[in-house]
Amino acid sequence: MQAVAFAPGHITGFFKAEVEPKEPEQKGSIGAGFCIKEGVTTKVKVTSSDKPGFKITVTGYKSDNTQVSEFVVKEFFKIVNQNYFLDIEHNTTIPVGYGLGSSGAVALSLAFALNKALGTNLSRTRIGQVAHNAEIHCKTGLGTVLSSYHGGFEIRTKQGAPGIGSLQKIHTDYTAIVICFSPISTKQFIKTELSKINGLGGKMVTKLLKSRDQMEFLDMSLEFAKYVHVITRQMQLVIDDLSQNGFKSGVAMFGETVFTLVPKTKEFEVMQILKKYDGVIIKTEIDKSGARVS
Ligand SMILES: Nc1ncnc2c1ncn2[C@@H]1O[C@H](COP(=O)(O)OP(=O)(O)O)[C@@H](O)[C@H]1O
Ligand SMILES: CC(C)(COP(=O)(O)O)[C@@H](O)C(=O)O
Repeated sequence: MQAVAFAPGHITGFFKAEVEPKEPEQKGSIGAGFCIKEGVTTKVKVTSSDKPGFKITVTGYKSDNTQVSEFVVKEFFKIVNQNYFLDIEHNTTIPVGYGLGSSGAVALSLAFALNKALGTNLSRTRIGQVAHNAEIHCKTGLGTVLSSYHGGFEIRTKQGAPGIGSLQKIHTDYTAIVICFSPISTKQFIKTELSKINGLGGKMVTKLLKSRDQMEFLDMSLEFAKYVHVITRQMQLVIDDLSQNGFKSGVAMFGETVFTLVPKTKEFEVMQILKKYDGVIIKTEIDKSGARVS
């Protein structure tokens, strides 16, 4: 038994954490962001075994730990009543820890692939909830799984796992161009900084619901990043350079990562600007489909 699933990466421009509820399914965030065509593809091979076991390999961008994957595996082992060995392979085309939602995409792609390969027959919603709970448990994300599950450019209006949280989609044909400098641990941020930054994100959601304007989203993301104090000297140089050339930018939560959204005709110009800097550049379309079995 074998299955392959993909989950898109996701960039949050601004958010408000909602972590008071007790149940992990009810926790999450409201905010706004978009899914990208780069993400995580997970392949699972299942064989019968004397005792439960698994092996995880990663190709593409590597991670220093696999705790999110391990949580998802354990949840599925609770559901099946036979012993299996799981050979899991994550192929990651987004760097880890830069605010591109690698943890959420790992959890979702693995949950979809395991459900198919093990024949557990969970509903799409339940698969999404297992992945969301993994993120909440590992403190690697709040609203990413809900967004990556649905795809598109979203305004998240109610926090929670798929089936509980809700979002509205904004239409876009723009390309996202992203430059990543260094990682920021989401876990560290969620543990230490959340209480200080919970004022602005909710107001921004209300404002963006009225305008539904991508350029206003970029302005808000930048304002949010200033408020959260995550803009480094390196990021400011890029933001200023883009601005002097007429391009707005946003900051991906949480990474030393600047992004912009442009029509196809402007892609070349933006790439020329960003090439001067020593970061990983990703040019990608918005993924409108969300997580899926391949
Ligand atoms: N390819 C991968 N394989 C296994 N686990 C991964 C992989 N990529 C990310 N993760 C998990 O996600 C965590 C990073 O999450 P986080 O700091 O939120 O970064 P990001 O902003 O990329 O989501 C890692 O510590 C690891 O637990
Ligand atoms: C911003 C974040 C809390 C983390 O996102 P990432 O670092 O990409 O895992 C996200 O999950 C959200 O709630 O909007």
